[in-house]
Amino acid sequence: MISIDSTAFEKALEGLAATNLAGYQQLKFSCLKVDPLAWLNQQLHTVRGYWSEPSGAHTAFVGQACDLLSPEQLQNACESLNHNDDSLRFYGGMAFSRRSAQWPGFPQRRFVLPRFELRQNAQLSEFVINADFHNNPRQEIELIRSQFYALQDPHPLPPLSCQLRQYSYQPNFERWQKLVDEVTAPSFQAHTAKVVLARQTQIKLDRELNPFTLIDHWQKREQQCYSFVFQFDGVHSFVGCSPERLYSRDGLDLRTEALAGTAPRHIDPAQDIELANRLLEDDKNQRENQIVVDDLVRRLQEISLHVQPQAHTELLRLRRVQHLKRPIHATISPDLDDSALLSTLHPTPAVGGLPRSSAMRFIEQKEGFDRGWYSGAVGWFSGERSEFSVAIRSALLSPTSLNTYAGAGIVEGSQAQEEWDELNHKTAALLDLLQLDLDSLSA
Ligand SMILES: C=C(O[C@H]1C=CC=C(C(=O)O)[C@@H]1O)C(=O)O
Ligand SMILES: [Mg+2]
Repeated sequence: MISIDSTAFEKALEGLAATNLAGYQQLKFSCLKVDPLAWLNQQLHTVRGYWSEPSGAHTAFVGQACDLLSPEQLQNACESLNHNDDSLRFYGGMAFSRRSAQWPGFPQRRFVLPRFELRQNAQLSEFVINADFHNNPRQEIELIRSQFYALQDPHPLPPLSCQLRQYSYQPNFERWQKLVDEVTAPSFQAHTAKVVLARQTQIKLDRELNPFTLIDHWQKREQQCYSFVFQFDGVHSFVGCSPERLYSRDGLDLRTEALAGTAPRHIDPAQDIELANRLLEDDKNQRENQIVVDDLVRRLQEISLHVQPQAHTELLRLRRVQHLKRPIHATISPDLDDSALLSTLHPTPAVGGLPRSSAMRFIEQKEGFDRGWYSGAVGWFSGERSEFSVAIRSALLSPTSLNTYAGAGIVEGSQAQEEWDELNHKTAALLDLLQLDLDSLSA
């Protein structure tokens, strides 16, 4: 099993059992590099996950030593972690809205301290075992032993091959037009400058789509993104390749960004640059982005010693779209933990709107589907460091159906047709992979 011999494992486990340690404990082994997704796909656990960062660092994890579901559990875990250590990591996420109905297998929030992790980056490859000794350390040791010997060897992933049976949009274009008109009406704009409206595309497939195969292909095309798969019930998977960082924290050092404002890509390089230049100068797109910058800066100022947005706007170029991006740096006050940061920063006006409460109310009342974890926050936290992405460019996968999501920031000057086209450009990266061209088919 991934090159950790049972003698080394038994010795480390006995060492742990002989101590009188309480709380969360961890064993780490260096191991040979393996394909994390090929390993993950073989494991028999109901909880399985994959998390990959633009830096190339990635983790495949299975099982759970501990589970956090309530705000109190999340807060207690944050408080109990050592601020000078990033080895104990909780992975998971939270839904877009507190009021969202629940997706199958995806509660309001869920973070796990995995039982086993395979952590790799350019330099290292580590196999990590986590233990929760809060209750019954002896029993925990025996559980780890049996679970370790039940781990499976990696095996190549199945190919990506499935056909479309049927698809539908919620809202459809007619309804979308009405919603955009409502948000852009002067009487609405007087109190709510931005609402990010989203669409769900429900796709029925002719055969099972393996989530690990899907992310394997997807991440190879979008290497500047966070890629993730979360599976908590063994059936449903939340899969995504998101370009947007919610925040990354190293001690008190926090990096976030405003990613909003979109243009399509063009295969002709000259036309592509033309689209980029127009995006950088476009008033509507600049406002979409500036609203996010201003809101993040204002929220951070309340909890930071220092906040600095980058002076100039960058361009982030993806496979099918390009975005305006403004990085923001802050030094946060020492008494803040990740549970507080998550509730302060999420949801940003890149996925919710401004003011947050009135935009959220509009979305919850009018959008017409449950966003679940789409546009929620996904990632990991430890005492010392954390990394979260905004869960856009994502899909909920059950074996033969795929619900995928895209949103667009509606501000004064937004046109329904242009924003609808923007949704199509955003979902195109995933549909390209599946070779699904919805426009050529009827719903
Ligand atoms: C809400 C989404 O994108 C956000 C992030 C980048 C650009 C956006 C825009 O231009 O509208 C959105 O704010 C999504 O892709 O579902
Ligand atoms: Mg937009």
